[in-house]
Amino acid sequence: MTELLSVAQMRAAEAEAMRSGAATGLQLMERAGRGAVAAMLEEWPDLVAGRWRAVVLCGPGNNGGDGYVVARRLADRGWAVEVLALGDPARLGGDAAKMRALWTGPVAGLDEAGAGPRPGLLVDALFGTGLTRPLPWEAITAMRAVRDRAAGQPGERCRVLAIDCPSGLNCDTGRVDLPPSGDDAPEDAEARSHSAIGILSADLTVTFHAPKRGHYLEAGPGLCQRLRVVDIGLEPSEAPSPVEPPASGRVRLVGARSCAADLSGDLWPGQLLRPGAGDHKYRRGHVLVVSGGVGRGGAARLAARTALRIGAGLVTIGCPPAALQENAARLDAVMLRPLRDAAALEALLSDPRISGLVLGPGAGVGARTREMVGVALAARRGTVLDADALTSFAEAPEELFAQLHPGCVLTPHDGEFARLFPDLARRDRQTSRVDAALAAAARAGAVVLLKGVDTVIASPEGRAAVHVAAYGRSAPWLGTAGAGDVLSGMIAGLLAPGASAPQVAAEAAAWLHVEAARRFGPGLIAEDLPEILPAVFRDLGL
Ligand SMILES: NC(=O)C1=CN([C@@H]2O[C@H](COP(=O)(O)OP(=O)(O)OC[C@H]3O[C@@H](n4cnc5c(N)ncnc54)[C@H](OP(=O)(O)O)[C@@H]3O)[C@@H](O)[C@H]2O)[C@@H](O)CC1
Ligand SMILES: Nc1ncnc2c1ncn2[C@@H]1O[C@H](COP(=O)(O)OP(=O)(O)O)[C@@H](O)[C@H]1O
Ligand SMILES: [K+]
Repeated sequence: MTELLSVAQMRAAEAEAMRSGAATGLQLMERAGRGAVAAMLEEWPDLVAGRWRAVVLCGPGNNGGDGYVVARRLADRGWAVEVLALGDPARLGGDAAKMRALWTGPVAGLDEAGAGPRPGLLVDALFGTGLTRPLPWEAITAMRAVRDRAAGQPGERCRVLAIDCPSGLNCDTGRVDLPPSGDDAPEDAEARSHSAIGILSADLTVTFHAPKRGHYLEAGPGLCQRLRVVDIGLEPSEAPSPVEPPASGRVRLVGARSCAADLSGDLWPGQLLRPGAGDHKYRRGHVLVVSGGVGRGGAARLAARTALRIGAGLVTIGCPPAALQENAARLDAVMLRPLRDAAALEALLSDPRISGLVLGPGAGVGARTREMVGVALAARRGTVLDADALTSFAEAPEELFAQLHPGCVLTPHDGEFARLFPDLARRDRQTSRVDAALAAAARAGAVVLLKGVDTVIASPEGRAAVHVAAYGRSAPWLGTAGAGDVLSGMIAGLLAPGASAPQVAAEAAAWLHVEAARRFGPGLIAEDLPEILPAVFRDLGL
């Protein structure tokens, strides 16, 4: 599985290579620039032949240093290369200054970005991992000016190659730190920020050694568009096993394309799904889904059917007696029990074979749900709390946290997260979604799966994983009512046999959720997700 590095971890890997004598900083920079050109030509083979024009925008740090290497390498191929620098290139230091000295062509200022013929390639080497302050407007203005060259004239549009990251992207958080927009009204500021992000977006981003967290979080995938990782000879970190929770302080990317070889039926996630040859239904776990009242049972039914499809041996819905008839008319393999109140739930949970619980989907917000949650948590089974089970504690989240145990998974979307963790939802500039989810998990004492296109799964022990529905795994059809209920059923179904840690079950569920949506494709509604799971399993070789 791929690991997502923080900027500090990347710097440490680079420093270790230099300390051990494995490579000098200059060698790493040369490999970075050379690797970026090679990856770009592999991506766009039509640029291999011919003499193209490139504009290379170089910044004041080592990202700019990489840019001078790219400029030299392209000129060596016979390209016409214009280099424009932000700031005074004479003030460059260290390796970047050495690479600047090896560039024998002219270097102009960014103010000349609008002059000249349309290039085939714009290389963004303004800022990489070292951007600590808002991006200067002159960087945005220069990017736009190059893009606008010969605008309106027929011909190939200019492709944009970002070195390490599109400038402005924070490689830890995935957010873009734009300069303050003066006296703009908020809606103007929003429009400016929207258009600035359009200007900064790359067609291809080439990063070095390993992907960084910011390439996958928040605005990262939209800005990078395509991401290639180039080896620059740094020591690879040991790949964490996908069936064990990741080590503390490390963030793994769930089901990255790079782990496709692992995705056979015998490996992740197949081994979490395949029943043992002699398993009977009780060995595969029994999930109880607590349902809402009359006319509000759809969410629980979605979760229940999914728990059964993903492999739980038995699934029961517990609903208020008045809703029995409605549910009975809609259920066959899923069993049904009346559940008048929390006392009835307690009685039901005296059956030790009930090993997985889902509370929240369609449950209703209020005291009844709070009491049910209290009883469920006291029974200490694998428990998924979603939707109303979370919102019911918005007034007193500590009450919930005091009852949670390590077998729980909370699955908030951003709104529910903000209700339980209002301070963590208001993140400062340097705090990422991963940091926020980790802090939430530590506070709650349970695994937190923060839903989104970039879903973060974090454990109280400081373990984190990210699943991103982007870069060839986009699943926009998942934005449909009930998709979250299905996810909670998936997690409970994977938890119920008792073999998988909550973190591992939540990671696999996040992957299968998106895989199912992608397998079904356009027109998806939540009901389709459990029904397409058998096809997903067959694809996995199960
Ligand atoms: N790590 C590795 O293994 C390898 C790294 N490599 C490359 O190095 C890149 C990281 O280089 P980096 O650390 O020099 O940072 P970078 O992104 O060039 O920018 C920092 C410069 O910008 C300045 N600055 C900051 N904000 C500013 C602002 N708002 N407005 C104006 N200035 C601002 C800041 O100045 P300061 O904050 O010191 O005032 C500093 O001068 C990395 O992305 C990759 O491309 C590869 O060569 C291979 C191996
Ligand atoms: N555009 C999207 N791409 C990928 N996943 C998405 C997208 N939109 C929504 N999802 C996923 O769908 C689920 C929606 O959950 P939720 O908001 O709880 O919906 P509901 O309450 O209707 O069930 C989450 O798992 C979320 O990650
Ligand atoms: K860049």
